[in-house]
Amino acid sequence: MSTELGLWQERYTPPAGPVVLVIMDGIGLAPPNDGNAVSQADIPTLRRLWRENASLQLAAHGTAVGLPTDKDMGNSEVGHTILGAGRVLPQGASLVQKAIADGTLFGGATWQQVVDKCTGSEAGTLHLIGLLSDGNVHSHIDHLFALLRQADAAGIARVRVHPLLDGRDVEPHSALRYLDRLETLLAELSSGADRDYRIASGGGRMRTTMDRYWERPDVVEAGWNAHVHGVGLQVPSARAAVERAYANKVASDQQIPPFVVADAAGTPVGAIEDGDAVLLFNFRGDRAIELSAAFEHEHFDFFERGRRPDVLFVGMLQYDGDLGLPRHCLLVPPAIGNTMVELLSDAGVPSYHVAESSKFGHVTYYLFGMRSRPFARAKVHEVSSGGLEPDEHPEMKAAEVADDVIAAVDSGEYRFIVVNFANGDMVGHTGSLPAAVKAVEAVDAAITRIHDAVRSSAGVLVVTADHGNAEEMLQWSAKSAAFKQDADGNPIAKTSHTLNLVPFVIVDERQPPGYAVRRDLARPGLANIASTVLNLLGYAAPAQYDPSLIRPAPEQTDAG
Ligand SMILES: O=C(O)[C@@H](CO)OP(=O)(O)O
Ligand SMILES: [Mn+2]
Ligand SMILES: [Mn+2]
Repeated sequence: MSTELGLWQERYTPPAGPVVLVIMDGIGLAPPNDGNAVSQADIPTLRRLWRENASLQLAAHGTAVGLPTDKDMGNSEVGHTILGAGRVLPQGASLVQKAIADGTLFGGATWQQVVDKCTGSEAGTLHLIGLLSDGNVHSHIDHLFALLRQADAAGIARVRVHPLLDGRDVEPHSALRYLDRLETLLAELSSGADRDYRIASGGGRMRTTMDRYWERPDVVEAGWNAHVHGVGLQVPSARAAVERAYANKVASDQQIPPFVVADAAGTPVGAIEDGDAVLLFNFRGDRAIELSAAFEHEHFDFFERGRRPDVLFVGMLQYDGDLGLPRHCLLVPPAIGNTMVELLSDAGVPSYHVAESSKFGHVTYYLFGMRSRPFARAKVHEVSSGGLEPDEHPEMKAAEVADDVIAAVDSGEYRFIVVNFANGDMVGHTGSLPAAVKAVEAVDAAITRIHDAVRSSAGVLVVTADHGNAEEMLQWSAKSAAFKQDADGNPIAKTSHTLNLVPFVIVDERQPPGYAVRRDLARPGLANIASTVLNLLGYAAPAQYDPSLIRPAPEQTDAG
């Protein structure tokens, strides 16, 4: 049930043109230094907009965006969801952590179904697939360990783990650290009578299983073949697969080729069979949806699945509330209603949403409150990323995306336009500092043109970011107060997001604009943006939203 949108204040006149919200993915704020691609970039427009307009620094990580602690870096899922919802909501990482602590994760009917499937006279194998790290962006190794211990306690005899190696939310070459911990636990649990817990297949997350928004279904296909059919590069152990990739100079664990653990006779140790249970232990949805669909959907056009095993498929969370995907999950996250776009749509206010493929769902699915179906008045448009490697093409599709935004502005059809530029983040994740500098410059060039169009249409431009990344491209050692170095004395790349604040600037040519930026909020963050956008459009924000970052201009306070 949606609430009506009331007027913000009588004397405020909304702009003639649209409010255009630009989200620079992964471009945070940090002091200038040798590892900061943003401070090194030639970005005249961003510097000028920042200097000449009302700006703020917003919290985009930790508890400010519903993550368990302030040690948790921000990410696109929580950033865009909170930005769209206008209030802080507990995110997947927090929901799972709490459900493990209070026992509810294993107290429901779905876990019982898993146990029933994998115990008794016709016991199937329990397969656990997911990202193996403590990044807490898509998954957490502690959650996997809790599942393994619970499986043992419930009497499940045979478990196969299919770890996806990270290197994107954690250090680029850290897979062995997590694999060794996993192997130790598996050995401990397997030492009990009648227990056989092993690693069966896996691979680097960008080459295996964790595609998103159907950009590279071949990545899911490679994972499917390894996990389900046991087809792929055969290795005696996961460690051997990693060592082999390192010998081949793989830049980061994300890119480790898919592998299948096989016995001496060449038989895969854990293909997925009819009667098994498969649990995807990632809590985040975007990169979990494709594998879920491959297991569940009767009709599936993205790749040839071959034999589709008849299994009980379970997600850690429900990944898409609209599609009800997957059908079974350990936790159903609370539905997120009254997002800013839903309220605008219900009030008949048209909005436009554009990004290139790699971030398309960020300005749609996440901004809508984890729903894949657009609201009636929300028009969505995806610019194809074209399968380019971000470090080789740091400009990505920024120019094309900008063209599209400008066309939407010029059309006069939309009151609210939101765009995500993927560059800072996607290139930031590759660990290439020179490419990240170019990526940030491409975003600046795009914003330069968008700014012109917004000005010509008498609209308002708002520029912000969902979390940091490109502003920290090298690993810093607090202990030695220097950048970390590898054995050859080279600085070690940082591929992950950061804990930094993000920029927020309102570019409004109207004099006076009819409001002032608030400086009195204790910890302004992404949750304050939706109220601000609604106010800029002339609408009051619902009471459940966090406060706006603007207030009526002083002479108008009596009307506010
Ligand atoms: O690529 C991803 O899946 C995450 C990092 O794990 O990045 P973002 O949150 O920016 O989408
Ligand atoms: Mn992001
Ligand atoms: Mn990212």
